[in-house]
Amino acid sequence: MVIRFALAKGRVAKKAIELLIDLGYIFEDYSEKSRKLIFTDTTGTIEFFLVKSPDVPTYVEKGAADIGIVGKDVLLEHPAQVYEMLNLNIGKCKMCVAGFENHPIPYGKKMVVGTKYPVIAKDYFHTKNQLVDIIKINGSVELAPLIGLADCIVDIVESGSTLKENGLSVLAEICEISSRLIVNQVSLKTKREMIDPIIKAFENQL
Ligand SMILES: Nc1ncnc2c1ncn2[C@@H]1O[C@H](COP(=O)(O)OP(=O)(O)OP(=O)(O)O)[C@@H](O)[C@H]1O
Ligand SMILES: O=P(O)(O)OC[C@H]1O[C@H](OP(=O)(O)OP(=O)(O)O)[C@H](O)[C@@H]1O
Repeated sequence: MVIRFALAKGRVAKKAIELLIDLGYIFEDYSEKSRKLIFTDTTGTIEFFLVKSPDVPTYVEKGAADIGIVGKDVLLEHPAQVYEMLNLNIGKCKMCVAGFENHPIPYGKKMVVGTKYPVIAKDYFHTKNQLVDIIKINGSVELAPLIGLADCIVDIVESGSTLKENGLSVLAEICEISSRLIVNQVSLKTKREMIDPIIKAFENQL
């Protein structure tokens, strides 16, 4: 029986593969430059494939992967019927409202929000009873307030340097973000004897 991992491409996958290697798994055919899609460890018990982060919950929910490693931002933006088993404490950052410091949130008036995370933004401003028009943007979100497209943004902040270099500030923190280990709800029952030790091993690494 093989345990299949779906890993979010980019910084998360890099850290997740390091964690798997630290657990003693060897992936002879893996390299960052490889165009292969599926990598199997030398014992043939673990496979992983790299996917766009928003797709990780889908692969795990549908059972195409038993385990996924993905950012909490993705799980909040793309809710899925999966078990969130571990906070891996990697890929740490914050989901924030950001904009011009002298342009605070006009509570009571409608506000235009630019974001890569419309679900997270809608939920947050709903809890604040703040009327918003949300504009979905897929990258370089900080541009929105700079060119008058939006009053503020909801985006990830890690070091804060992107905001700082563009004259923007954090106006409110929404939540802490880090990578999570998620498991398919059927796999956790049918492949328990293989999945439990893997989760334990990850837990001991933290
Ligand atoms: N500064 C950051 N920007 C975006 N994501 C971050 C950052 N720091 C940590 N993360 C976490 O890393 C995860 C992956 O980020 P993202 O999807 O942007 O991929 P990436 O590593 O930036 O590579 P790429 O953007 O080329 O796909 C995010 O879901 C988030 O949980
Ligand atoms: O606080 P910092 O350390 O500056 O990091 C935050 C930046 O990192 C991400 O951008 P990234 O380039 O990863 O992806 P993007 O394509 O979504 O802009 C995020 O969208 C912010 O722009």
